[in-house]
Amino acid sequence: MNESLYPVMTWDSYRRDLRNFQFPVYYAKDLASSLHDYINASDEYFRGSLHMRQVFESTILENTAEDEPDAPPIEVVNDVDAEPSPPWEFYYTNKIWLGEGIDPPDVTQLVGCDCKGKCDPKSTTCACLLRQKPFVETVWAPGFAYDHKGRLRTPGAPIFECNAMCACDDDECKNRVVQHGRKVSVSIKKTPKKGWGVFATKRIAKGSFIGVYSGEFLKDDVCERRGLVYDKSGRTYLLDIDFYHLGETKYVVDAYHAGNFTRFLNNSCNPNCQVVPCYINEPDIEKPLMTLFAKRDIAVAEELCFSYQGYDPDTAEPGDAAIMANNSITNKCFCGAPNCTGRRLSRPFSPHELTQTHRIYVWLVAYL
Ligand SMILES: C[S@@+](CC[C@H](N)C(=O)[O-])C[C@H]1O[C@@H](n2cnc3c(N)ncnc32)[C@H](O)[C@@H]1O
Repeated sequence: MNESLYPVMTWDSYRRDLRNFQFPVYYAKDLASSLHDYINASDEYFRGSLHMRQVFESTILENTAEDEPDAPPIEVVNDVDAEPSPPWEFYYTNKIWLGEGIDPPDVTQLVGCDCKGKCDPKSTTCACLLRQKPFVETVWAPGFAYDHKGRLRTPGAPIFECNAMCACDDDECKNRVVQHGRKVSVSIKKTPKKGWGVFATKRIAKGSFIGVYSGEFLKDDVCERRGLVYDKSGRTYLLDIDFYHLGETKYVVDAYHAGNFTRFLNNSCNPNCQVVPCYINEPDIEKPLMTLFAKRDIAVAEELCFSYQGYDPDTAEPGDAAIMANNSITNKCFCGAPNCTGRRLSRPFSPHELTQTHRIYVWLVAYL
């Protein structure tokens, strides 16, 4: 072969090219609202017609066709009243939309592995495994956050998936779960006392990936102002990015104006889902994706819920009840769990209000 005529493309040169490639970035200012505006400006008869349910379901399919092509369709169900669908107040999306002053991921800082085929959980050189290691090694057997079936085996620890700079095979590598999208079957269904909720339409195994809590990615101070407005309306979709491996809360995901089915997950004092930070193409440790995973096996028709308290109620201490009691913004909780206190925080609880001793306690209990 004449190499001067046919330049050889190596993985290194391809990776260099990738670093110059402009990854798609979505800005909150570009969120589409024309469909909602049209529907909301229509008369009550049109808005209340059952056909609007099909329009809602079709919108979900259309807006997610690219990022979850194989996901089971989401059905909208209402056996409680005549409302055909949840309110047309948000753009259905699995993506993260950057708010004002939020920089896109700096992919020049993204470290990828050089593994061939599927990454080996026993590898001593895989860069992604090395990133995962400090969060895993003291509690679990070494390896990735997922088992061979793609189920989370390290609840509580951040997940570091293989990314766009990795040489491993996208289809074969077992360290790519969140990026392959939703596989679980769920419906969005009206509840008698909590508004709309999310229900399993097929059994969901413990550790299964449920979905990314998508929406607007905002600075915390912007959300303080939004939170006051939402608290007055009695409904909030703000989720603090607030984990033990991070410092002060800097960012919040707001699913009010943009989001997917995960924005309908209600609070429970005995939750079957949990929020886990996950890193894919974002090198900044302060900016994980907020992902939801099943905490235990979930039966057909069971409601999917997580704890808005921001900590696992299994690990709660008496001091937490005091924080709840002292917090002026609490609302009634209708989760119906046997351990329900009857109250829930209207905004997600900030673990930074916990004492240092309590934090260590929470770490220990979560990891043992
Ligand atoms: C993230 S949204 C969940 C979806 C919401 N049910 C809806 O219809 O859009 C959070 C809001 O749901 C309601 N909610 C969630 N969990 C609840 C619970 N356990 N008891 C009562 N209301 C709840 C509250 O209005 C809360 O502000």
